[in-house]
Amino acid sequence: GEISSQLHGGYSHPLARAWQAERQLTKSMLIYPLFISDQDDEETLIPSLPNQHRRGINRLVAFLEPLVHKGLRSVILFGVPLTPGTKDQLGTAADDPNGPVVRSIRLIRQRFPQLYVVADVCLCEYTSHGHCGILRDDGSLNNAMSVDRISDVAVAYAQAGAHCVAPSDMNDGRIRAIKLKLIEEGVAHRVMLMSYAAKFSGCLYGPFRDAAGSCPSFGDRKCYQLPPGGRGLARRAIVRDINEGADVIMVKPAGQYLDIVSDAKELGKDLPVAAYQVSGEYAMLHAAAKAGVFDLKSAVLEAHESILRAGATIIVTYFTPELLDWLGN
Ligand SMILES: NCC[C@H](CC(=O)O)[C@@H](CN)CCC(=O)O
Ligand SMILES: [Zn+2]
Repeated sequence: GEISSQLHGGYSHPLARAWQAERQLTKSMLIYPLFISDQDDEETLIPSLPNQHRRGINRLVAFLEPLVHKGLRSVILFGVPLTPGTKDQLGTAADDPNGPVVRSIRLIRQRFPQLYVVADVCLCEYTSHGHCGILRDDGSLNNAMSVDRISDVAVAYAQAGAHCVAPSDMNDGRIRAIKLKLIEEGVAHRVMLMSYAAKFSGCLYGPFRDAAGSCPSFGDRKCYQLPPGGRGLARRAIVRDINEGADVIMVKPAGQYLDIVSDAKELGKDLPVAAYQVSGEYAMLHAAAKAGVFDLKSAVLEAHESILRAGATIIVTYFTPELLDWLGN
């Protein structure tokens, strides 16, 4: 008679259980977010983001050295201009050659040649209104001006030496504009374009906004980040960004959006898919472990394995330092 009902033998041993997974979490899959302050000697703990700090450029090497030694492969940089009067309507400071991001790209490339440097590209940390673009008089995003400005910033980071630019703005058409400018500037051959293609509006970015000072001064991001219920919109944005020249498709947040991660893998089966475990997810795991809900390490590994199971091979995660200790390989 039928014996296929017996499955236990296929996963009774730890190695057999590992073999059941399509993808195994490795250090090379991890991208570690860094908050780079324009106060060169700053090192400030971010209260809402346990164990994470805002650091000035003079603190970077000492902080990164042990992590690189433990196998850190990639970082993603977020500039945090604290100097009063830096922010304006156009986010002029975003591509300031003396700004924190351009300077830290150069420093990291020079000091840690083995590190893969991703530069997040957005204006919200540099605009006085805190939105991810340039606004019309009515407070909505001026798409043409925003896309032109965002693509200029992306090129500036690429020219400073970033291996990858990752526009997190969610303006329509920025992927095509960035790719075209990278080509025009003659750097497209050495710069990966990682699109935050499916990035959802919601309540999970609070700790990041505390750290980066990037809260919108009015309104919210609901007219440019995707509505949480918009699975079809996300699929359309993913297909659009693939066609506009994205080299990687990112989904953000991760944990509550694993269906979108699997959609991204289905629609972009020939591209790597990235997922960003955002600040709110990170803080929740810490808070729950502190409240005694579960062991932190077990919960973190399970959350990351689930992101892999959904189809991601790149994970942006604030748990990178711990994972470098926990992962053998
Ligand atoms: N450019 C948007 C930044 C956005 C947060 C926001 O919407 O304000 C993310 C950074 N790419 C937040 C990331 C996080 O919460 O960890
Ligand atoms: Zn932004």
